[in-house]
Amino acid sequence: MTIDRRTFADRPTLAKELAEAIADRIRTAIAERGEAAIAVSGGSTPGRFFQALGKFRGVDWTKVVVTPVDERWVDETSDRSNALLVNEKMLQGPAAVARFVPLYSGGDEPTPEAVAKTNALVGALPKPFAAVILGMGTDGHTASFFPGGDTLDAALTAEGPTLAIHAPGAGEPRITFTLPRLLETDGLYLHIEGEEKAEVLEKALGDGPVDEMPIRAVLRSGAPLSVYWSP
Ligand SMILES: O=C(O)[C@H](O)[C@@H](O)[C@H](O)[C@H](O)COP(=O)(O)O
Repeated sequence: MTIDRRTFADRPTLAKELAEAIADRIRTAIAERGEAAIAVSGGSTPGRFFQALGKFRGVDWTKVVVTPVDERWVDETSDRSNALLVNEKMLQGPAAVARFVPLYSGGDEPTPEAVAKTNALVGALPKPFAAVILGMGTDGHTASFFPGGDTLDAALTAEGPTLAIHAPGAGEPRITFTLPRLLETDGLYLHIEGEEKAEVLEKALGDGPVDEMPIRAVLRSGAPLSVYWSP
């Protein structure tokens, strides 16, 4: 089985352990390649983990690049912005000197021109990622791979590196790294909390179509995946 499931007693413990695992990935990538890029999820789950990771002093943060796995098409003044979340929670203290690469590139819509601008920026990121940390919604989405997404098939198969996606459950238009680009990583993690998400994961691990629960594309990719869960 390529899926390694880790259960923690509570959310603060999970945040600390996940931060240690990611800090290790960052240090290893810097030792091997001179720099480390990590891609992180937004939403309500990762705040505590971001705070724990950003406090690490044993990491040379000047050699670290952070980017979101996906972004709502809003600027950094919006409380829906993943960039804002990362900046406020992670890129403080020791981690404040890390470089942040945003996916939002301006305007009201992720037009082809805007996405091309983002792709030019993220195309220059170090490869592979040192770590990619995914979240999961209770509808079975991950990154912005939403059920009913207008570009879902391409998001799961195209090289990208990013593309625009609109979906009924997404709120704003979104931009997301494609799955093939996210799988170019030293370490792939899924961070989920609470009983409801444990049940959603069980269902996703069962049979059923990918477009119903797009997280299945990750679970069935064959890529080694560490699932971090706590009640
Ligand atoms: O920006 C985002 O919305 C995401 O990156 C998304 O894929 C997130 O990880 C899940 O929606 C889980 O979100 P919660 O942590 O809020 O449940």
